[in-house]
Parts: sequence; structure tokens; C-alpha cells
Amino acid sequence: MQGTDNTTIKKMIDEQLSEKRRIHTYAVAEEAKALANRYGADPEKAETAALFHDFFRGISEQELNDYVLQLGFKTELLNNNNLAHGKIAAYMMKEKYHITDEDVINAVSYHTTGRPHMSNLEKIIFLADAIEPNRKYPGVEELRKLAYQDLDRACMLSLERSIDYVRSRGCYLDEDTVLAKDYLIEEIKRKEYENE
Ligand SMILES: Nc1ncnc2c1ncn2[C@@H]1O[C@H](COP(=O)(O)OP(=O)(O)O)[C@@H](O)[C@H]1O
Repeated sequence: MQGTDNTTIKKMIDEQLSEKRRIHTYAVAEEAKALANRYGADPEKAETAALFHDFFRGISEQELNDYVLQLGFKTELLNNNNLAHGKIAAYMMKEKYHITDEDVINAVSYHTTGRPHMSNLEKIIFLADAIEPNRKYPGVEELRKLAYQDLDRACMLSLERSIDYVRSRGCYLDEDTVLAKDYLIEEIKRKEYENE
């Protein structure tokens, strides 16, 4: 794959990320590789996307807002690192680290929200982030199990939970998650129909 190699990215992680984020990042990378092997995706690409997914999670609010404005992201991303960090990482992967693989870049860009028509790699990164072994929240075990049984249904479950969680907190809900869920409902129905 073109661009900065995974060994170099790991050195950057060791030097620049906090211990907690480093542990989470490496755990997502291991989980993503395992899911890639399970579903026939490329483990090296899965690792690259996982290594970058939270690389810009720790930037200051000022820096975050500068990126959002400079890059022309929607204003809802201002002061919203939950939604902005993946988009910023995706941009920096291309511009600074010369990663050219669009699937890897999209997997990072949409790892928080999901989106309709997600590729297998996008689904894998979305789920690996949600189920890596350090994650502890009600229902995580059910999702862990489902992730290795049915990629689409596992994504659906996690998307539904994200929507409920964000709504319950009264926060801005990015529509990509709702659109991703609606898309998967139809996709699951379509696959069932084809298999009948
Ligand atoms: N559609 C959405 N709109 C707003 N917030 C969301 C949406 N989807 C997820 N979130 C929230 O974004 C936060 C960050 O999630 P995530 O990117 O998975 O964490 P991290 O990248 O740090 O591992 C979570 O608290 C989640 O509830």
C-alpha cells in the first residue's frame, strides 16, 4: 500500500498518543485484523485504518475548530471532537502521510458515524472500535459475539445503540448514522430475499 507504513505509524503512536489512547488504538488494530481475517478483508489495510482512527482525538478545541473551518466541514462539527476527529484524521492521512487507498481513508472518516453503503473494511473498523477488549458497556458481549457471526447485523445493532445513546443525551445526532441504519435494514432484507 502507498504512503506511510504501519511500522512508522506505530512509532508515531508510541511517541504522540496518551497511554490510554495508545492501548485502545492497538486493541482496535488487533480486533480489526481478526475481523478482516474472518470476513476476507485485507488485514494490513485494516491495521492502517485502525492505527489512524483516533490519532487526532486529543487535539485542542482551537486546533479542531481551525481544521473544521479550513477544510469546510459542516458547522455542527465545531467544538465536537466526537464527530470531527475521524474526518480530520482522514484528511491528514491523505495530505501528510500520503495514504492513497480510498477504502482505508473512508474507514477512518466514518468510523464514528457509519454511513450508507459502507464497505466491509468500513464496517470492520466501525465494529472493532466498539468491541475491542477494553470496551466495557452494557451489551458489549452480545455485540462481540454477533460481530463474528454476522457483520451487517452487528453493525445494525451498534448503530441503533449509538442513535439511542446520542438521543438520550440530547446531543446533535449526525444523520449518517440514521442513514446507515436504514440502509442496512434494507440490505439485510434484500440478502434474506436473495437467499430464499
Ligand atoms: N451520529 C452521531 N452523532 C453524534 N454523536 C455520535 C454519533 N455516532 C456516535 N456518536 C458519539 O461519538 C462518540 C465518539 O465515538 P467513537 O468515535 O466511537 O469513539 P473513539 O473514536 O474515541 O473510539 C461516542 O460518544 C458516540 O456516542
